[in-house]
Amino acid sequence: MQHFWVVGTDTDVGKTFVTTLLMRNLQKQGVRVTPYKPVQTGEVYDGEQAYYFDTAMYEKYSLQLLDRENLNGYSFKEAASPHFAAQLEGQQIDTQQLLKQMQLLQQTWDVVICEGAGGLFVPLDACGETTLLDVIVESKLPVVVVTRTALGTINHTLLTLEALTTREIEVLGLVFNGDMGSRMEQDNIQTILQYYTLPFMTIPKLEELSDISEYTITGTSLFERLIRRETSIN
Ligand SMILES: Nc1ncnc2c1ncn2[C@@H]1O[C@H](COP(=O)(O)OP(=O)(O)OP(=O)(O)O)[C@@H](O)[C@H]1O
Ligand SMILES: C[C@H](N)[C@H](N)CCCCCC(=O)O
Ligand SMILES: [Mg+2]
Repeated sequence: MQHFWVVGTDTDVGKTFVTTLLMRNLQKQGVRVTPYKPVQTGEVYDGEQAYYFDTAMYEKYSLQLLDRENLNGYSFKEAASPHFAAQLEGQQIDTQQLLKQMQLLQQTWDVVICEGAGGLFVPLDACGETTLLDVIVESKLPVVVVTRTALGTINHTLLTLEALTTREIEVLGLVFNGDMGSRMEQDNIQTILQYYTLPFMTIPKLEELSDISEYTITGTSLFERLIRRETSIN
């Protein structure tokens, strides 16, 4: 079971950034990796073409040829919660279909990295029956949690970890993303780790998004754990 989710404490914490970084760095180790975004919302229009940030990032920075048709389950134009963005287009999200697509990908790739949408309790339907967390539980896959280093992260991270652990979802580790190098951020990280002793890595705020191409993750307890799982299975 080497496939995993990248989930976040909120939207915009850097799940896509981290998914892309982990994909590239695992690919560099010779592992065949595909990302997968079950539901993305918020079409971007750059004056020439319309695209979605998450899947565009995967394709732009992948070192391996990805299967565009199977990078994503649903894309909705409105930059909103999936339940509302789907409702605006008169659609419903079929979670069984998403799980089926994930399973098929798992049969053909060494590692499938599934990226959440927003935080764990984001609703996938308008009647409040299914959240992203329910799909994660059903998938039986472990998770990597992406969180901010900035003020507010202690509470958001501990709430997220409590929601995961009470549902017995395996947490592979934490990614503290966007570090600006302050003493408070360092303390935020240490404080969270006091509550949950987990493998982790800290990623600085990069000046340019394109710096992701040169960023190599080595020597972090989280990446070592991901690699160990990979090599012990193959
Ligand atoms: N470490 C970083 N350095 C520089 N820019 C970053 C970093 N992490 C994230 N960003 C930028 O911050 C923005 C939000 O990140 P990202 O899109 O990865 O968030 P997300 O958690 O995937 O959001 P969503 O819930 O929409 O999927 C993006 O423009 C991304 O490129
Ligand atoms: C549009 C955004 N970037 C994400 N794709 C969706 C975030 C949903 C958040 C819902 C919420 O928690 O209120
Ligand atoms: Mg994203």
